[in-house]
Amino acid sequence: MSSTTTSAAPAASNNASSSEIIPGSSKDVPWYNATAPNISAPMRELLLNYSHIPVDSQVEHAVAIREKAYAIHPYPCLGLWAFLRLHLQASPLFGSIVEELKTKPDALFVDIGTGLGQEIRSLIAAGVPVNRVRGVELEPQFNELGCELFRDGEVVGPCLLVGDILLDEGEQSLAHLRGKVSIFHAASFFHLWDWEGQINVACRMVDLMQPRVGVRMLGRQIGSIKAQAKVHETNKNGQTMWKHDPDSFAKMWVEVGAKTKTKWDVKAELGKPYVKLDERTGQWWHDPDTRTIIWSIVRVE
Ligand SMILES: C[S@@+](CC[C@H](N)C(=O)[O-])C[C@H]1O[C@@H](n2cnc3c(N)ncnc32)[C@H](O)[C@@H]1O
Repeated sequence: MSSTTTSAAPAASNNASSSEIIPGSSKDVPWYNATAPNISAPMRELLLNYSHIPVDSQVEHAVAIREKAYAIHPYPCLGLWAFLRLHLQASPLFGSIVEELKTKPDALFVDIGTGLGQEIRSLIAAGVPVNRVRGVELEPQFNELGCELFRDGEVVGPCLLVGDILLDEGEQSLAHLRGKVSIFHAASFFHLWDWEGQINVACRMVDLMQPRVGVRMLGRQIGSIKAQAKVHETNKNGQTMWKHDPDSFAKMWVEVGAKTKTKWDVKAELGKPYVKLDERTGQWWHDPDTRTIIWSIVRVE
């Protein structure tokens, strides 16, 4: 992963909340795979050793949970079985994150837009105390389904918060976390918004962090070889997503830094081409420039 400088131009403003996208829950879409999942070895191990679900019933279990979750909101990460992958555990930063959460008394890891919460389970399975971890979800039923998936509601349930990163006040506001977060994780999250929306979300995340050098964030989302605004393929309302390249991602953090009086060292890199097979047509889905963008940032001022 390499440090980046900046240059791309931002898209036009569009501040609609992700909760407004994807009305309906059609399965007749490229991002719904009807074929049973091929569960990766790390997830199989987690489901076996942490959730005590025998290997030969894991697929059936995952299929049942995915169907319930997709009926609530048909996100591609559900349709494409992406929630069965453990990216955080595979990150080179995983060891230092586990260490910080185990040893620093004020450390707090927040997975924003946690979905079914697979990444926080990998931390807990690695020995991180549950009270050092929070999963935040806009959709309360995803928190419940995560507990059903991992069979750990009694232990992890209290760490799963219903909240909206966009809200300053009210029941779903995250104001109670202000100044407390030392590590933010955000997977398949920033791409829910356009450029302006992402700046807004990023500023709100900074506001929730401990006000000191050394706090960090990491994550991944849909990006592109060349940064661009794109209408959400999954959205019927014409909302756009901003697909970053590493330069535009770094530029965003310069802008967020100016607004929040902070400065961030940004590392970002593009992953492999993000091509997915549309099972209905046998065609590849997503334009050929699409990539995952994988990033981590540390506050330096
Ligand atoms: C595409 S999913 C990704 C889920 C998970 N991070 C993963 O990688 O599997 C995005 C998640 O963000 C949640 N979300 C959307 N808008 C949100 C908001 N304003 N505040 C908190 N969570 C939000 C959605 O409910 C959804 O579960």
